[in-house]
Amino acid sequence: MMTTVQEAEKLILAQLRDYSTENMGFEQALGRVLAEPIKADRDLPPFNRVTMDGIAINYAAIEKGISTFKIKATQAAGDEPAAIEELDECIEIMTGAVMPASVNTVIRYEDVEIRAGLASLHTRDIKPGQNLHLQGADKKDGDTLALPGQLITPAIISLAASVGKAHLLVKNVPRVVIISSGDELVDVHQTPSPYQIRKSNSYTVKAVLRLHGLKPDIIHIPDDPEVTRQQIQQCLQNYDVLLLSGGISMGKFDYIPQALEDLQVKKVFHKVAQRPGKPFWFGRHQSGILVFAFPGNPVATFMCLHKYFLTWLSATLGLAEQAPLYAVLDSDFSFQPPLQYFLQVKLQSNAQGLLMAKPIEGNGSGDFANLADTDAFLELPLERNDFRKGEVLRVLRFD
Ligand SMILES: Nc1nc2c(c(=O)[nH]1)N[C@H]1C(S)=C(S)[C@@H](COP(=O)(O)OP(=O)(O)OC[C@H]3O[C@@H](n4cnc5c(N)ncnc54)[C@H](O)[C@@H]3O)O[C@H]1N2
Ligand code: MOO
Repeated sequence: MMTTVQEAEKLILAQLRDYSTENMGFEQALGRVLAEPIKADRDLPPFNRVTMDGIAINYAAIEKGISTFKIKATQAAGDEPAAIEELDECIEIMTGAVMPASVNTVIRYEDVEIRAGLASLHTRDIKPGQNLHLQGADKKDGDTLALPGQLITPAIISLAASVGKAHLLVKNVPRVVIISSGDELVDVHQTPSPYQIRKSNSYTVKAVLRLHGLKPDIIHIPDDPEVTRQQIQQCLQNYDVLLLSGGISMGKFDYIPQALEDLQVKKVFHKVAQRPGKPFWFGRHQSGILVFAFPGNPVATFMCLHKYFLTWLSATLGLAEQAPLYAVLDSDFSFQPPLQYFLQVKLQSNAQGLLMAKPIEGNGSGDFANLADTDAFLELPLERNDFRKGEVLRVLRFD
């Protein structure tokens, strides 16, 4: 019996690793996983903050029917607070300024006319304490703003900046090498012969990994058993994870499985009941190094990378688990082989707020152009062959 998708996922998740932590400049930490809490170093906001440009008055003046105020001072954001002495005085005040103790209400410029040092009100609709963002309303000094295991998004960068954390402790990421193979492949800047193609998978994988904070290296191995063995041996000395693309099916020049076996990389499984990506091979070296050997067809590599490697990476880094995503199949679809099919779909939210998945199948797992026309795989369970319009199915998003 071939390994199922669920078994494969389980076997991979039984191989989580701990790559420790590192301290880095907070700006560089975007996309990494936080390994310490971020706490407020003062109340947020740290003082009663004015939220509109205008004049600040004491509300008691409104209760007394005063509607014209002498401008006593002008206070910008960042200035020390000014003060009034009489109820018929006001302070011209700017957004972001500290609210002075002698006033409590801000009236925006739009509701005031200012002439010859006097501010006259245009409105009666004034509430005590309006246009103020009170000290500590958002968070109190010492409150936790972000937790270990959170992805460092732009919002987390903003929090780090606001509490003066120029460095953040983040989870270390594995050192990854992407290995492509095959004499039919030439590099991007080269011109392929009529029988060759340019290698693209390595760059696809690298681009996806970079989005997740990894800085993988790329190497290419020619179809030669001895060179294959030597190169993989070197990789086993220098990296935590080897991501291979190609050279693992039944081809006469697929030397990789043998080389891995010779180098004591133990197979955990080979072949998964799925399409694309059936020849997927996964193994581990006794040192703990993991080898994800993805089938070379571009869509197979792409799907396996998202389904298996990124799932493993998130779990290894302790990233809080994401709720599964579902979508509605928008036309009938049949798939006969006894494999779990990862159907390429275009997702679109409809007017009822449902996420609809439109199949755009493409021409099999060699059709990488189709990936640009789609944004997810819909996971069609192994047990069934016929799927109906309106069914809700799990989605593996890659856009
Ligand atoms: N007799 C059998 N043949 C094949 C089987 C099988 O079960 N029995 N499985 C098929 C499936 S499914 C796939 S997927 C492929 C996987 O083969 P490999 O992992 O050995 O990959 P290659 O043969 O090296 O390459 C397949 C295909 O992809 C192109 N390729 C490879 N690397 C890259 C790259 N870096 N960038 C762009 N394109 C790449 C390569 O040129 C081939 O066209 O095996 C089937 N055969
Ligand atoms: O994995 Mo293969 O991708 O079915 O062509």
